[in-house]
Amino acid sequence: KADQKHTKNGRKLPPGPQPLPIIGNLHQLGNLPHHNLQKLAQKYGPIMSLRLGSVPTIVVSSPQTANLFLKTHDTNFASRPKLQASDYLTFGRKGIAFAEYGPYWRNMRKLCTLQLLSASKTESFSGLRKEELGSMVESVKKLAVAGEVVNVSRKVGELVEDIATVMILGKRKDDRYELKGLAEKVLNLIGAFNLGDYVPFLGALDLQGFKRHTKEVSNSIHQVIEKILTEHEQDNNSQQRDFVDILLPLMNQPINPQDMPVYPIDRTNIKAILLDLIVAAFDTSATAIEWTMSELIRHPRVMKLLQDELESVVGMDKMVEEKDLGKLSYLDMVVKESFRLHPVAPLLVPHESIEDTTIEGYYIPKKSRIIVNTWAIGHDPNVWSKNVEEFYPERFMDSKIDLKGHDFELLPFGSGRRMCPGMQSGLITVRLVLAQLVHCFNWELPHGLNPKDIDMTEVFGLTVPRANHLVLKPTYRLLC
Ligand code: HEM
Repeated sequence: KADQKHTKNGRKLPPGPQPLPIIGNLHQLGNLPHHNLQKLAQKYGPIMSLRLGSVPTIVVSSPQTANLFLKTHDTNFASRPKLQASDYLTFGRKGIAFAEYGPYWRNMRKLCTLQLLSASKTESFSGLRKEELGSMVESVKKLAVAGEVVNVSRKVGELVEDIATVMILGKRKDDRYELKGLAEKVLNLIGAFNLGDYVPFLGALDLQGFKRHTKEVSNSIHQVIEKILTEHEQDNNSQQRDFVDILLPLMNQPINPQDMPVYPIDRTNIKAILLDLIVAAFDTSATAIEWTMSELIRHPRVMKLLQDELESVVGMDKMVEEKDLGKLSYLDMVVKESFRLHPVAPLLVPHESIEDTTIEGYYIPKKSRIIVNTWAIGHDPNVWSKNVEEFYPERFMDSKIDLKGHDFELLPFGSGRRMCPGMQSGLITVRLVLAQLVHCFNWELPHGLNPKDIDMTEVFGLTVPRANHLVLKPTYRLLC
């Protein structure tokens, strides 16, 4: 009977809960949609159909089905839905992350992967990472000597912000623009299941004040970017070529002269790309680091093994360097395990289907929203065995599973055409910062708190950071 209800034009939709009039299944998402969608998928299966307002939505919740959507039929699911927030923020989706699939996105993405986020470009910022991380360690050392506590979430957030600001905009922290706060607001706006995207007539009324809020955030962030563009145009003597230096000369040029129609890049394109990169870079690595630190504190055994590895590979008389990272195999397992339990973007970025298609006998209509619940996959005992809830890095000991989007059990960066182009840059930052924090300091909870009592509450947005900052007490442990 349930199957009969789940039909469209006589074709069988994947199973799913019955939608209500107008809102569909929106009420079933709750505050933590990745958890609630997992519970629904346990009942209805790994390809589940929902209606969010008037939007047909497919939720994918197993490695096998993720493979079908992100690899076998990747081309058909490589578009993005048009969301009010991304539309405002990126001048009608002129960036990368929310551009619809087609020649414009392809060219922008190529530009990013070849010119901004290539391995050699990422490598060229190693001096910057070393310098910023060095001054962060110095400041934590001072707090350690004074016996004070450290707000690890804030410190790491500022560090990642500083690295990304110099890399993307060429700006030093003395003229920080509160971009992190703005980037967080953008992630919340885009990640929120905004009523206006699903029930258009309610969107027009703007009952939640969403449009007004988006416009305010959009204006603030674009003012900052505009100021930085103007400064770059007036002075291009900077030594390190940041992303603005690379993008500005492309202005008023066709992105790919072979294209018909030709897409010239104008100022709005450049601003939209910069906004996407700021938002993608500021929060993701910091969130991954704060979750991993939280798990390490909860699991002193793992912390000790990681410190032992650092001691034997790097030695107690010096800090970690980027060239050491390849030799730190336990660190690698710790990071994978943390991404499994705490994928930074648990539902990836929403995809949209381009054509009607049939998968596993189910009809997937054109313009369906496709949500891949990587959080549910990471917490599935059928994939990871009964100890799925345990933070146990050794599960990756003899496993070939990597983070590059080939293994559908673990997809923190997605997979296929829309996979994260900043993976390399993000992973270096996450591994290096974690290694340094753990190598340079012993960490304990303040006020005699028990590690098992750490609050692990999440807040949902496009990314899912800790609800409360992680505050710890450091002791310096190196000999130098
Ligand atoms: C630990 C750090 C990071 C994580 C976990 C992460 C994760 C992700 C995920 C899950 C997606 C969506 C994939 C999909 O929809 O299938 C994505 C997209 C994207 N990421 Fe990252 N990311 C990280 C760092 C970065 C950095 C540092 C940059 C750039 C500076 C970046 C730039 C982007 C862009 C531009 C997209 C959109 C790609 C497209 O739509 O074609 N990311 N990222």
